[in-house]
Amino acid sequence: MDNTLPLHLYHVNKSSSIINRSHTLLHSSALMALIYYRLDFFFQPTKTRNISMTFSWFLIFTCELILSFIWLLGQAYRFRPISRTAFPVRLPGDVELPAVDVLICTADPTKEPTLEVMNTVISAMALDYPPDKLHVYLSDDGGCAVTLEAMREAWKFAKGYWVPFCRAYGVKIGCPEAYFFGAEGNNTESSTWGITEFMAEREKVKDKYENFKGRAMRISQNSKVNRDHSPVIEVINDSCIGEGSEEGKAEEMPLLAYVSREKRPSLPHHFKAGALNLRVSAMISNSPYVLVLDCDMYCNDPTSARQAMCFHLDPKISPSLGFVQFPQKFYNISRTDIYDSQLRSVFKILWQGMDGLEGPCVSGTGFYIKREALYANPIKDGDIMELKRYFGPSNEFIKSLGWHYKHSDHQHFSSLMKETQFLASCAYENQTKWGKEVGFLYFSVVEDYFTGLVNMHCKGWKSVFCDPARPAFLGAGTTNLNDLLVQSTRWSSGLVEVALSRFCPLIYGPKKMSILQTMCYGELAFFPFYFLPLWCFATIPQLCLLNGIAVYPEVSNWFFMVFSFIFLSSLSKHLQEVLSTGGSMMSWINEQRMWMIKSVTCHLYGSLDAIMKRLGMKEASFLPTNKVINDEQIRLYQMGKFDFQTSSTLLSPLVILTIVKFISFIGGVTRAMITRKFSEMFMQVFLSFFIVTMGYPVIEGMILRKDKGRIPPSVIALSVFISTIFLSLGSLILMYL
Ligand SMILES: O=c1ccn([C@@H]2O[C@H](COP(=O)(O)OP(=O)(O)O[C@H]3O[C@H](CO)[C@@H](O)[C@H](O)[C@H]3O)[C@@H](O)[C@H]2O)c(=O)[nH]1
Ligand SMILES: [Mn+2]
Repeated sequence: MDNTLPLHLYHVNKSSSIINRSHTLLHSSALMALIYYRLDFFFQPTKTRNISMTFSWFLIFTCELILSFIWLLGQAYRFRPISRTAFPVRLPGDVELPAVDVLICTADPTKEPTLEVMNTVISAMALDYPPDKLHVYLSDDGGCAVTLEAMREAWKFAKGYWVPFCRAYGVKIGCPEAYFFGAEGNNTESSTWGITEFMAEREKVKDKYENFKGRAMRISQNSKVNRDHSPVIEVINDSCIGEGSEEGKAEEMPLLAYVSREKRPSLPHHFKAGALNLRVSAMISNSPYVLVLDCDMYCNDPTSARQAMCFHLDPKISPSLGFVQFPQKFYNISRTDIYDSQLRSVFKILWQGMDGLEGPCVSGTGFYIKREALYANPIKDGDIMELKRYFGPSNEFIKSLGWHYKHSDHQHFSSLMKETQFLASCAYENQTKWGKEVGFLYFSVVEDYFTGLVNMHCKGWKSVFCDPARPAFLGAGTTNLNDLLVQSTRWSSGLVEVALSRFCPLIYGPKKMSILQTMCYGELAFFPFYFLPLWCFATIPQLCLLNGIAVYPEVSNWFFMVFSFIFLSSLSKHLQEVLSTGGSMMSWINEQRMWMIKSVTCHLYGSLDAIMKRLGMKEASFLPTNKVINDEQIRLYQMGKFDFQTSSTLLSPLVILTIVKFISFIGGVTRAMITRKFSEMFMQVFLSFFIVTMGYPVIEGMILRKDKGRIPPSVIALSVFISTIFLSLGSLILMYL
């Protein structure tokens, strides 16, 4: 290797940052004008306005301020976006690479099909990394014997066929299911091999995969979650599956271990953050770097570990580098992507932007994190009692904190395995700092965001975002409305939990991070509060329209231009971002629509959930996202049709607001015609029209569709009832105020 060549480079996206900064400047000037216009109204003599008008203006102005505030926080992402390239070929030889532990989480075989989990496990074993330095752990929060059973089968298949095949032919997709049955499968291996030899081998491995698949499916038929059990930890190797059962090649393999921590229904287990137990892996392999993967995110590029090491091994950035984050990418996104399941903005705009500051947030899966960074600070020469206060009573674990710790002989190893039982017990963490300062933090259900904030960036660790052309990991995106809304509600709840706590980034962050980084974290914590302005803009101007109260300047007023500019400028900035990151006009509309839909549903319920938790009226919960495929739902999704089969709680806000807008649009236009106040009412009419158009799928689902995915008549009836009450009560109040 030539030592003079850098392991990685970055590039500041100059044109984007110029466009972004100019836009920020222009748009904020317009916002200032808007604020001036509103304030001016409140200082006018009271004769020109009545109470109901003042009240409506006040509500709308408050919401405009909230919206502008969140927008302003978001400008930090746009300040200095960068992109990076890594050069794994320039890494030192294999002997110098540090070891990596891969932690894969699964929680519920009824929602996370065992075969899919095994594919992820197998793909991690097929990573292109020295096998003696790679250790794969599956954390089974479901505590299912069948998962362990399936893992033994996976080990046999991986060791006997799959891993040797990948190594011999340079197969890139580590996931056998995707390789044999996915879209890309057939043409990724090196062509230096005789084609016939390769084809023969491929057929053989495919055959073996089908056998394995059959066995795994059979095994997992009667899987049942067990929430009351002692810890089960097993290192899987030939001795535990009986030798000579299968022919196949004997190759050196990465370590594979099954970990199911103790669970008791009466004791809190802190969901995924609790499942990502670093202690067991410290006893067995104790690698200095840890890759975290969700069970549905398989390795799509075997070189990801080497790419990550290009950053971790660069002496210039390594001392302060906490983790390398890869984007979440999905293999099941349709061409139209009606629900914006790919979270384009997060992984194409926001994380690039944070990368140019102190680095992106921890994003749940696909990151290579430094073990030491998760261990808080007292490590170096703390006294033993102090260390126990942090890390718990295990002497063996505390010994492992000294780096280069390795189990030596066989006997020692078996006593360590006993120690892992103790380390995986519920009681172990009592009176310690696990989850509070050490490891993945328990405070919020968005453990990733919170750990990134408190344990990484606020402690001075930096991160980098590595987004190579070939996706390093691919997962199953949520592609039906119900799962998507449930998932977003959980995220909103977790984020608001942080926003309302003493860890609120805007209070906790400024002394510990740069102001721009603080703004980014703040934007994420506060964006669920979009529900306030969006609910308000979807009801108040409409109610006022129906009652002939103008809340926006009339067409001839100079400030009409200001409002129009703000509206157009924010839409066109979003359009520019969508188009410049490979999206289309359609994606732009979809994203706008999903933003509105999520704001009035998930963000509302998530925020309420967080507030109730705060007041002690509710306990935290984490419903794992469903990963089981339903053919009917997939068909609707592929056709780009909304699937409204979800709870009426999530659905009715959409229907109510649509009806409210529809009635006020008709009523308001009629009224404006009669009273000839069209110019004053123009913006309100336009706003209703715009929102109704954006919400077209809802109207279609209410009136035109007959299939299973339509909006059920019961929800429509309920919504008609509620919107009528809202409009009549609202009108009464406005009339008599
Ligand atoms: O009690 C639990 C609950 C979940 N999980 C695992 O956590 C992972 C993520 O759960 P999932 O249901 O897939 O949630 P998503 O909403 O898809 O996850 C996103 O959001 C989470 C935070 O809300 C992050 O942890 C994830 O990495 C991120 O992909 C899965 O592998 C689960 O098996 C557990 O191990 N224990
Ligand atoms: Mn997931």
